[in-house]
Amino acid sequence: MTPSFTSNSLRFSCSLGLAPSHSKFNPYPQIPLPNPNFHQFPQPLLRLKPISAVQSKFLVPDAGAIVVDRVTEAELKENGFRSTRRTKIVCTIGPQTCGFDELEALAVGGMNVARINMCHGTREWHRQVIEHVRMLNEEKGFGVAVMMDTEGSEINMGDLGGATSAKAEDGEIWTFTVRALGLDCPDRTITVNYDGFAEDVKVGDELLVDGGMVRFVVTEKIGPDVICCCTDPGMLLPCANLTFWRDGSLVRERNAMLPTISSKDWLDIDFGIAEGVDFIAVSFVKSAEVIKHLKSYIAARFPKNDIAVIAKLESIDSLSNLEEIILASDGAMVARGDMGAQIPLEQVPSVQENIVQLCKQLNKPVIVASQLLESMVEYPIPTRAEVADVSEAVGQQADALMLSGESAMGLYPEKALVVLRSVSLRIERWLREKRHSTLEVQTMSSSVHIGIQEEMCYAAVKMANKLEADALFVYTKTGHMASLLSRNRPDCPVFAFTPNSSVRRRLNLRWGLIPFCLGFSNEMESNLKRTFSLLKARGMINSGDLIIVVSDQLRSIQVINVP
Ligand SMILES: Nc1ncnc2c1ncn2[C@@H]1O[C@H](COP(=O)(O)OP(=O)(O)O)[C@@H](O)[C@H]1O
Ligand SMILES: C=C(OP(=O)(O)O)C(=O)O
Ligand SMILES: [K+]
Ligand SMILES: [Mg+2]
Repeated sequence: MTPSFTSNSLRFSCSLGLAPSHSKFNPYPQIPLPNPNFHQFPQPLLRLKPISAVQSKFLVPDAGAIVVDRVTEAELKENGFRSTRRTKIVCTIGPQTCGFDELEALAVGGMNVARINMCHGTREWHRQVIEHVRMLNEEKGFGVAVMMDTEGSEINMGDLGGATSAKAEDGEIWTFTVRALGLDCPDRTITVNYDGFAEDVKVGDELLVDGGMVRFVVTEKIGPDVICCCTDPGMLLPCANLTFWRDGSLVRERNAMLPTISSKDWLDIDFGIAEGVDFIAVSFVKSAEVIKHLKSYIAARFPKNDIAVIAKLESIDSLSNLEEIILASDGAMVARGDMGAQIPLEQVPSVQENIVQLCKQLNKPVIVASQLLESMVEYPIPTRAEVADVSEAVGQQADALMLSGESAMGLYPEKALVVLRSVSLRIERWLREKRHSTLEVQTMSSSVHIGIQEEMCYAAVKMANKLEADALFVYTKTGHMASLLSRNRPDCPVFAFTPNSSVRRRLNLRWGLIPFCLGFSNEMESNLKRTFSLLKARGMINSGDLIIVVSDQLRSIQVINVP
């Protein structure tokens, strides 16, 4: 079904009408996809009324206006500066959330970035999701950015000859083969996408499907066929990731040489650039070279398209080059799903902590991803352990948290978002209170690269914390000064004013930043006057509020009470 968008129709009726067959696999086969009885509960903070295209015209910004997303505006009006959530939220969009209404519910619930995963679905499907997000932003005043995530070329099982899943029982003998079998796949036979597979594995190796959801041991090799015995039974899903382990560690034979960006990924990247996505997340990054290559490709082919490149840290090979990779990238993701299939699980928490700290040091935004609320794919409330995991990531002051299956194909996408939002708010407040009661000073060193901008932002944040300022203001063309303020994790929110709407969307991933679109001049006095009057008129600041204004142009830090 193709949605039709007529200029004066209500947008609420639009839906992608995705048939269950579009979902490549469903790890929870007991849950039908998509869920036709979509309910909104608990109540989102804001209840939106449908608006017609006539009304929506008023939401299109004019040259003199200030643009901020409507969720932040409502939060600021209702509860003031301290109520704004500092930790940002990325939601993976899948069959459960691709319709216009469902996407709108996520935007209302605080989604800052919508992620599309090119492992699943067709380009046409992804195009429609991007189109819906754009419509939400342009016509309903949201500010959601789009992240495209590449498939990458790791070892995967084939598509199970069209079956949605297959059950492997304890002690059963299965054959993994590199032969092309198509639809004539005999029973208990799995195709593998990597030609070197049969050569690389050895008798006695363990094969882990999806990081250990199902486990086999290799008992025999016959030419292209690898005969295995199932030791941990479970559900095999189409295209599931496959790793093999020998003597307790991951085997990296020639598969380590598989290209990080496959030819299909390059086509997806061209698609993402053409569609104007804000971020491209590169799966299974192993070195900084691939990031540099992609960044120069984007710069050369599409000089006007300033797309941020996010390195997904999930391959074991990335862990020895972390600093170099992060420095080359515009941000990083702790992709704990595949990481947990490549390194022992008990190492994942310390690797996460290291990456988050390193990203803060290097001033790159960092996303903590995968299984934060995994049980909410099936259940309406999270486990206590999941809440503790989310709290840990919020406590580490990661820039963003990500939902995967919870929002893509789970039964409770909105509730999962509510949990991330409320845990973030609660833990952030608790940490601020704790710091104040112990008079602890934030100990982030000013920077690894000492520079004027770094020092100014460090000093401005220290001052804002000491003076208990209500907000920091920064006027920024590229977003760099704003990012340096965020990097110091101030107690108050940072209002970042930028004339560039794509910079504004990219700043969505930065901790504690509230991005505004606003044209400004070289005259700081008049910029401030205009900003104060625009914000006051919208009820987002009040006379007397204490604001610290950082200006790169004037190299100044001003302390101002709103007149
Ligand atoms: N575009 C899509 N179409 C169908 N299903 C999707 C899509 N995106 C995500 N999903 C479903 O949501 C699950 C979780 O998403 P994600 O974590 O991004 O992928 P993966 O499990 O492949 O790492 C996927 O396994 C898949 O079942
Ligand atoms: C985020 C991840 O990547 P993907 O969902 O694409 O496998 C991950 O592995 O944790
Ligand atoms: K991916
Ligand atoms: Mg992954």
